[in-house]
Amino acid sequence: MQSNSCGHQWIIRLTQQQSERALDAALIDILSQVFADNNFALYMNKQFTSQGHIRCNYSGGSAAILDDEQAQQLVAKIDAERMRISGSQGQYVYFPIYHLGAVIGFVQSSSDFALTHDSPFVITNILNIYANQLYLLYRSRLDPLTELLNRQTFDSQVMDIINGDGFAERRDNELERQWYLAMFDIDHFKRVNDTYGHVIGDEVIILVARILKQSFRSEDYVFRYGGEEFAVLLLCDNKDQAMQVLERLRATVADFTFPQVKRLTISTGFCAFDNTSMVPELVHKADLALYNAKNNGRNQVVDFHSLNIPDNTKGAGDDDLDDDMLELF
Ligand SMILES: Nc1nc2c(ncn2[C@@H]2O[C@H](COP(=O)(O)OP(=O)(O)OP(=O)(O)O)[C@@H](O)[C@H]2O)c(=O)[nH]1
Repeated sequence: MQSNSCGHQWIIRLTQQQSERALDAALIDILSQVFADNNFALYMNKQFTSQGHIRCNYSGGSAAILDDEQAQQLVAKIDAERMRISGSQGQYVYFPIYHLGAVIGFVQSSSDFALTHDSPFVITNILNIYANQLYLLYRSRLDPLTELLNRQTFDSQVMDIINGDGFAERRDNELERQWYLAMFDIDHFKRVNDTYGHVIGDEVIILVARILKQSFRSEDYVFRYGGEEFAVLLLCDNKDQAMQVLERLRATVADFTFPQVKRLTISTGFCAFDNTSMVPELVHKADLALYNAKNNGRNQVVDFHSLNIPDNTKGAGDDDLDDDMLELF
């Protein structure tokens, strides 16, 4: 604490981080220096919304792990009492993390670290900067119109899942579950723009995005992939369950009354992740299934594996694919 008493070096380091993982690693390293041990835990709601859950993102040494409910209760207490530092509770001290005036997380530390006069001030600063940088990174991953994850985030998220990192939050029984990629496209969307104009077209995209967000769990990833095309990475027990979820979504959109436009439908194609496919192959498979749904009358869900195409399908643009499968829309 002496040579960096106001923590400016740490602040510079935090604001340089360009990925959530690197930012977390930097914070944990910095807090280890401040506390002079790693007996602390970090709890955060990384969704920055009231629907998001407070989760334990790091727990080192002998730090106790609170369950989600205990963590949530603690946040409510900190929020209600407007405490900057909540004081010791048993053998722990809690440092709240604020964003835009709301508590979105906290650091729990053992109370026996050497708390100097400046430490609370420095720790509060570090946590504020961390929350701001995390929020900037979070916003940079969102599509501005729909607030779904954007196209730029898609490849890295799929790679994380392929590399196994995306399984970090799995539940106990999740070993049997598998990831699926679904691609969605609003049917005859050009007609919406041509008939009602682009403002109404944008409103339709926002409403479809909202239905998508509400239709999947927080552990799934929902993207705006392009103009009126969306992608979802979802965890399911098997492909029948994936089909069921996607079919329910299709029906929800078909039953929804859109202002002015009234009725609209979506077409969906999906495929399962496997051990050999990389991002282009997965997208290509889900796209082929989507094209098939469009070719066969739209407003339907098609599983790539039901198409009888060899599973070693190469990326888009390959010469040896059946020309019928490559019709563009
Ligand atoms: N309003 C609005 N329109 C968009 C946006 N992005 C793409 N579009 C429009 O979406 C339309 C997509 O049309 P097409 O790809 O021809 O397909 P479609 O009319 O949906 O027909 P099918 O896909 O064959 O069912 C085009 O008119 C694009 O201009 C957007 O952000 N806002």
